[in-house]
Amino acid sequence: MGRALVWDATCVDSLAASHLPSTSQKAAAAAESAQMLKRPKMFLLRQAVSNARQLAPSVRAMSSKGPLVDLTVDNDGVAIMTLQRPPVNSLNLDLLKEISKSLDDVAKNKSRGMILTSSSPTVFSAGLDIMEMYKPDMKRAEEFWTTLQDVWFKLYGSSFATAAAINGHAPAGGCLLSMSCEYRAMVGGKFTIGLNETALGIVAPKWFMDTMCRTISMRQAELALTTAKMFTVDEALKCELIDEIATDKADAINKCKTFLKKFEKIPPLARAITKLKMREEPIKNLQTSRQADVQEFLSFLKNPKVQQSLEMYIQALKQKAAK
Ligand SMILES: CCCC/C=C/CC(=O)SCCNC(=O)CCNC(=O)[C@H](O)C(C)(C)COP(=O)(O)OP(=O)(O)OC[C@H]1O[C@@H](n2cnc3c(N)ncnc32)[C@H](O)[C@@H]1OP(=O)(O)O
Repeated sequence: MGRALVWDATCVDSLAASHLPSTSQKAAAAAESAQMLKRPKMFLLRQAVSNARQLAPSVRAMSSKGPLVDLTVDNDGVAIMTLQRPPVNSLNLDLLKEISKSLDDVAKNKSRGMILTSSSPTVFSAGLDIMEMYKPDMKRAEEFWTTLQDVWFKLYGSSFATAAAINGHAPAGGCLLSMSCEYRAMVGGKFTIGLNETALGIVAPKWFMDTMCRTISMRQAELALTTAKMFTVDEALKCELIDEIATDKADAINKCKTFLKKFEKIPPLARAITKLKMREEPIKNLQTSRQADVQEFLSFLKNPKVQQSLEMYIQALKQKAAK
């Protein structure tokens, strides 16, 4: 007897009334949306397979371990994803690609949850690598932005539970990564966190803004976005941009683990579907406007005023670093 080759297929009617607004804007939008809805089910199936395999608990490296991202699973089955692109974990195309692949690995490896952190003792992530935006090759810039969108879809819309152990500064894209997780523990001290794009003369995309508006109040987000506010750790706690203050990185990771433990008694499918339903709107918004968002980014980069602002910002950073 042969074995079934197709065991769970979904056919979407891309001309259905509910799909028409998205499919008329973007090819395969209906399939993407169906895939999103199917993730929780796949997550549960993977977990069942994982339990059946009864993997010996031990600290082990996953296959995707690469130089820019370190991915390990601890004894409790929690994946720890460590960004390690010195000096400041600025998100260039290579790092984004590795984060994207590592997120796929976490999903495949049925971890209990994932904690995002950094190997730097002072910087969680300096955000997007400004050199990817300054006088860029447009083809690369397009791939860069598409990969950033992918990372956000995979992190913000992950079926697995996520937390960020923020062990240093987290400006702009660094703040976005942490806000895309479900919980944030930040190491106290002189570090800052926030979306400071306007200070660079650039505008945070709508999905960055949406992510912030779903983390802190709309009022606080509007003030923070327009004034390029970088929150101190105490301020971030007060407005709930972070959930807890930690004494050091180990404490931040422990606090994240305690958060992830809350899900031990919650049926995983119910948790995952609830999370995805809560996050559905901004995800759908970017899915339907994905191409337009890429074009907007590219036209920003073509704007001489934006290039001038970036040049001045790079010079200021270099002068500061040289002191
Ligand atoms: C057009 C629409 C797109 C809108 C979206 C944008 C989202 C973004 O993420 S934009 C990026 C915004 N990021 C920042 O403004 C952060 C800038 N960096 C800092 O504020 C500081 O570097 C830091 C607080 C993160 C760390 O300070 P620290 O004193 O430890 O390190 P530095 O001496 O400042 O930097 C060391 C080294 O790294 C370079 N660098 C810093 N940040 C970036 C970056 N984002 N991209 C590229 N390179 C960066 C800095 O110039 C230094 O380089 P040199 O050693 O070569 O001088």
